[in-house]
Amino acid sequence: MEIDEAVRGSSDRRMRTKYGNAVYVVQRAFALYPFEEVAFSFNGGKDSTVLLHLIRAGYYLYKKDSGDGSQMDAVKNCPLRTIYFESPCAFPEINSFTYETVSTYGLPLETIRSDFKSGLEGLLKEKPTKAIFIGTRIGDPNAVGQEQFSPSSPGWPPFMRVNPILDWSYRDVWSFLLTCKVKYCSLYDQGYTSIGSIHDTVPNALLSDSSGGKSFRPAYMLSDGRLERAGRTKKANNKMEINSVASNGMTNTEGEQMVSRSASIVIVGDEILFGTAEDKLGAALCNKLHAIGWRVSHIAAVRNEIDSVAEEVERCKSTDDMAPDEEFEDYLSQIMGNDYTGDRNEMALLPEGITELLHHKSLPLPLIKCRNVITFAATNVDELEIEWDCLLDTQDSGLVRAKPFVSKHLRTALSDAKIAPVLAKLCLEFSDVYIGSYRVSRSGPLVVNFTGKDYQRVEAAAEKLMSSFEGHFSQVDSCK
Ligand SMILES: Cc1cc2nc3c(=O)[nH]c(=O)nc-3n(C[C@H](O)[C@H](O)[C@H](O)COP(=O)(O)O)c2cc1C
Ligand SMILES: Nc1ncnc2c1ncn2[C@@H]1O[C@H](COP(=O)(O)OP(=O)(O)OP(=O)(O)O)[C@@H](O)[C@H]1O
Ligand SMILES: [Mg+2]
Repeated sequence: MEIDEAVRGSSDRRMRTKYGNAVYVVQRAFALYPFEEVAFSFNGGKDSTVLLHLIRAGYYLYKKDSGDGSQMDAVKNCPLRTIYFESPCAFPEINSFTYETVSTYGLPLETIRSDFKSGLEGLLKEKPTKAIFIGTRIGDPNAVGQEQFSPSSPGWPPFMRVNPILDWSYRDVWSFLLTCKVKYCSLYDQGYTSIGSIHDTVPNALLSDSSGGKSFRPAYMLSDGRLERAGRTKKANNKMEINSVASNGMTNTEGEQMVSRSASIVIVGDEILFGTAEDKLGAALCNKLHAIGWRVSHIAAVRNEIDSVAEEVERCKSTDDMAPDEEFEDYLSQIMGNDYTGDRNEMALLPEGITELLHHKSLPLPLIKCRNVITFAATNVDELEIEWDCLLDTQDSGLVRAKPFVSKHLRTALSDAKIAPVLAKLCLEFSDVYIGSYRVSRSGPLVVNFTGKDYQRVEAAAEKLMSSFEGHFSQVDSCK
């Protein structure tokens, strides 16, 4: 079978692994469901073209494993029910490629001319359909929460969505199509990298020829797969969102200077939770954020384990699936040399479509930014210092620098109860100043902390407390 031979003969180990996993899913689906109750959702796009050939290969391997070898010539093709939702808004090139391909590979085509949901309802009424192969990949807007076998959503007709290429990246798709030398829709050679309707899709500007003309390089030349959807005009493009946040953030107007943004810190380390090591990074990072005018609203220490980290990050408002990030994998492999296995390395699992790598000449590994989550690889305060300075030095960090906070600390031997009513009044009068108190030890002095962005207000609040208790307060330190 030519696809199987092409991949197995290739020196690209990553592709062989991806291929092996995907054809395994295809074989499982054929083992689980009667062939006539399985369908393939094909639309002529690159992902569904990959899927077509994986299904052909998986079907061949399934037959080979389960039947006698003498009939193998007969399974060169896979006569799987194929559904195409044809729309008047589809590109003519997509339409013609779809029709040509089903004819080349002898696929029985069922064309549906309604929306996905009602089309599938009609299909299931007409013919029992237990499973449908779909070319969804993580990073597609509709992939969130899906696995290789995912039942259709509530409210949709009941069938199993089979997603053999869920964990494939943009580069994996092109490596496969080019290695197998299969035909794909001509639009991809004209700079289209992901194809929707004629109304929302243009060639990807990142493939525009430097000559300034209207020609574009082929889709497989897009080096950063995270920008695959940059040609989808009306739909949100994550990268653009990040950029606009970053550039808005850099306009340091007076108003913005006074706004205090808030950050959460997630420290990852089993040793901290075992009590064998003390976390110093959290405090150091609080100081650094404070110095650029940010408040820290929450610090958490979590286990060095992907689900614990994901759960905590989710709590801090970031929701996305994890996928291998190839560029980051390349860095890891350079650093780790022969120790790097390359296959499903958890360190390189990053949310696809929203991950930006922040490069800096002083850093061996780039910092990772996923929307509003920045990951430091520091294991100690010295490393954190370097990474922090590089972050501030990076244009795309999106880290808005606001007016730094100033603090003043006063010490007293008076009791909490004695000063509490005055502090309560001060809090009302100086609502722009954070006023709190703490003790270093149970019997030691009480320290009152005043923190705010306006130095004069901080001073005024502290003065007022001192004058309320003449001679009972002394200053601990002051920073401007
Ligand atoms: C065969 C098939 C099954 C689908 N099943 C579901 C489903 O169970 N739940 C759902 O929310 N969307 C389902 N969809 C819709 C897709 O999630 C998505 O909206 C569609 O592929 C269009 O993607 P696009 O908006 O990126 O073009 C299905 C689509 C197809 C073609
Ligand atoms: N009109 C359609 N008819 C049949 N299946 C479809 C249709 N639109 C989407 N699908 C299914 O959903 C999958 C994901 O669609 P998506 O548009 O992300 O991928 P693609 O069209 O294969 O490639 P590209 O990302 O380059 O457009 C397809 O691979 C296909 O299985
Ligand atoms: Mg498409």
